[in-house]
Amino acid sequence: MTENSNPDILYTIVDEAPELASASFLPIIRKFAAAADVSVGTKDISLAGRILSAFPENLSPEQRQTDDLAELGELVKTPDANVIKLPNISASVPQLVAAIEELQAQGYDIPSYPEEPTTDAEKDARARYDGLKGSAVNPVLREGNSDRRAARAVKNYAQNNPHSMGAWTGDSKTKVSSMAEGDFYANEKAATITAAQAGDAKIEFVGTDGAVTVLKDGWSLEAGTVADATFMSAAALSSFLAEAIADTKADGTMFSLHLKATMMKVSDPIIFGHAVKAWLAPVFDKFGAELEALGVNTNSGMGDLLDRVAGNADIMAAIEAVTAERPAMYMVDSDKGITNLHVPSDVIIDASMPAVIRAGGKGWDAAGNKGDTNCVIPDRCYATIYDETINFFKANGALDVTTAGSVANVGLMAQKAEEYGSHPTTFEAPAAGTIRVVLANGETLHAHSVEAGDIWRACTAKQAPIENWIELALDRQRLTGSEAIFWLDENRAHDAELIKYVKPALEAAGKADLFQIMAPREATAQSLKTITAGKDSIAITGNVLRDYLTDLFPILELGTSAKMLSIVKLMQGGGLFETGAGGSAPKHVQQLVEQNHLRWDSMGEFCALGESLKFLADSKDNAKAGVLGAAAEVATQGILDNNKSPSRKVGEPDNRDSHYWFARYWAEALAAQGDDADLAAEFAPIAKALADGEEAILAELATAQGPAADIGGYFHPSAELKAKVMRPSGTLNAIIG
Ligand SMILES: NC(=O)C1=CN([C@@H]2O[C@H](COP(=O)(O)OP(=O)(O)OC[C@H]3O[C@@H](n4cnc5c(N)ncnc54)[C@H](OP(=O)(O)O)[C@@H]3O)[C@@H](O)[C@H]2O)C=CC1
Ligand SMILES: O=C(O)CCC(=O)C(=O)O
Ligand SMILES: [Mg+2]
Repeated sequence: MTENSNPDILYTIVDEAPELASASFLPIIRKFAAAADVSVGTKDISLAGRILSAFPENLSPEQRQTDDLAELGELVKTPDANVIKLPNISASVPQLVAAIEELQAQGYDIPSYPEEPTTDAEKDARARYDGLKGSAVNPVLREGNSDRRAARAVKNYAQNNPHSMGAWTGDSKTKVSSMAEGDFYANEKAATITAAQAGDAKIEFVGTDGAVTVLKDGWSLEAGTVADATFMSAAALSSFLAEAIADTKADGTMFSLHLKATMMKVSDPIIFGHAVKAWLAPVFDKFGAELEALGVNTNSGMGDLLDRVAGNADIMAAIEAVTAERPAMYMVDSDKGITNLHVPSDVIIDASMPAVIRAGGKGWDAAGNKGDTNCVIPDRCYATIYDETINFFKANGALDVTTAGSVANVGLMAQKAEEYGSHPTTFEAPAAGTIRVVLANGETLHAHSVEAGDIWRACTAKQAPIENWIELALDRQRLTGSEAIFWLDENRAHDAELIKYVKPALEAAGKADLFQIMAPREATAQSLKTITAGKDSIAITGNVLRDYLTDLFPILELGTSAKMLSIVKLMQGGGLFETGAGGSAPKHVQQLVEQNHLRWDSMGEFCALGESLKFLADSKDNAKAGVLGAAAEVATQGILDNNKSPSRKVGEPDNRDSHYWFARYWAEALAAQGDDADLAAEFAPIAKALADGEEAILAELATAQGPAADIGGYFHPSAELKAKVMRPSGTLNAIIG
């Protein structure tokens, strides 16, 4: 599957829609790159690939897979890295279980996911599977900070071809609800580690009897690292959720919960589980013991719960009775009865909140009715950005896409900065007591009194990444002249420590007057005002807001985050080019399987490819790669100018058509350029063949659409079937090879 040579560019093998797109696009990239002596290799970071590589001893030699993620993780720490990274699945437990079952059915003898491991073998399997859960890829590869923005051409296109936007009115009942106390925001403590404090710290739980349990040992804290700790009270969360359900009912709106159970993979599934329990509280009161005996784990969601209780008529009747009493529920898929609380990874806040906001504050209920919704975001650390956005649109009406400016992002994320709730430093308190961070020198850095079930989390941001992030912000501001805002809340412990780095660095650079520092709520209002006036702003944020804002603003401005330029300038000199800012859109696979239409937009891949080739030209002094990259940019422009992005409906041009057009524009640009005569000569006949073949190719692509398509698996499809489905044009294949 994978190659061990040292290719110029590495393209990642991922999952779902982007991987289907690669089956069509990668052969084109390789054909063109080869002509310029640029080699393109692959590394498999798909969920299935990562599962297989975790159990070599269970597999035959032909079935075994190398640990490509670990190899890439090393590569990104070298100046040689040039990686094009497509979005991959960050698996929730239900997704992981489904992937394991699919692989087992394909004949891979891997262990089932042990829900409650007891034997050593089960504990070992569980530990290996836990390492694959959630956002297990991005933090390993992101050895640099994030530069995400809309390329000028993409922004111009959106202004000239505005997507649909729902209307916002002042009487909308849509709102954001958050805890007033007891959340992560309320309890945060932060400090910057001094030289005397540096070294391996420990996280300990001290029971009310004084007994100490080490939760985490050898937690390396370097001098200069901003280290924070906080917790969410389980009792406060439960009463908040009960009130939010009652409040939604009183408002006559829909209940919707928005979390990031994939990235915040320890904390947020627990919060999700509390919501399932709150929603079904009377059922748990009455049937608690039975539900436990059935192995119900609310963190896996209502879908899993319903599967387990399906045979018990009493419990099912109790669930129905509660549902009748509850407010309307925001649905993921009302046709299929999939609720907001079914699977923790179905409603991911960075994509879900912008979708509600873009729709004018609307969601869909179980009956398929559109309506206002109570957006429940328990923790206040970042909920204010959505609250303020909603307030802004209620007061001013929806954003005018044709005139709006753009919010770019410079995000602190290198070396696992601010990986809240996802590290092996997040714990559910085992009992009442204290959780504390004890430094190498014996000093206690942070301590919190907790009750059983409280969710305690710690995280870090290291000095070199913070300084690099400020440099990147200075660069982007200098290159654009835009308004530039550090989204930092001086009243929040973590942000206050970052501000101690930011202020002196800006002053030392003599640029303090060009930057503002504002709390997220104020920064949201200011940025929306700026783009409403047609101007641009740079949001300089930590990791979580990087994630949230690079969906929020693109989805409002461009209709999707798929079209974002997403560059990670690796701190050791290499380049990581992410494709778009969004994910892998599971419903796109479903559409392909049912109707053989793939609406995945590869604009993110097109942009990343151009950047990767230009980077190769500079870093390896490869002039031909530069010519190839410049021509790829012309092709990207051609896709936009000529409206060749995929359509959403079966029977209309899809992802495969857009790849044909990209290849054609790319070949034409290469044939037309005057910088490299050999390349021009090589591509002239290819450009001609692609133009001459247009009618046949488009007809062959169109004929393929309509009937169901078999790709031989969801998480681990067959390479042959995938290629057959994604490359249905014999005429095009003959040219590409
Ligand atoms: N960098 C990464 O590796 C990331 C991975 N993910 C993973 O992706 C999965 C889905 O996450 P979710 O939060 O739903 O976010 P997505 O970004 O996948 O989906 C949100 C919506 O955005 C639209 N969309 C996103 N990308 C494209 C594209 N290239 N072409 C066309 N439409 C696009 C689709 O909306 P519509 O069809 O309505 O137009 C889609 O339903 C999860 O497994 C998650 O872990 C998520 C984010 C980043
Ligand atoms: O790593 C993940 O799970 C998702 C990352 C993401 O959403 C992003 O980087 O925008
Ligand atoms: Mg995101």
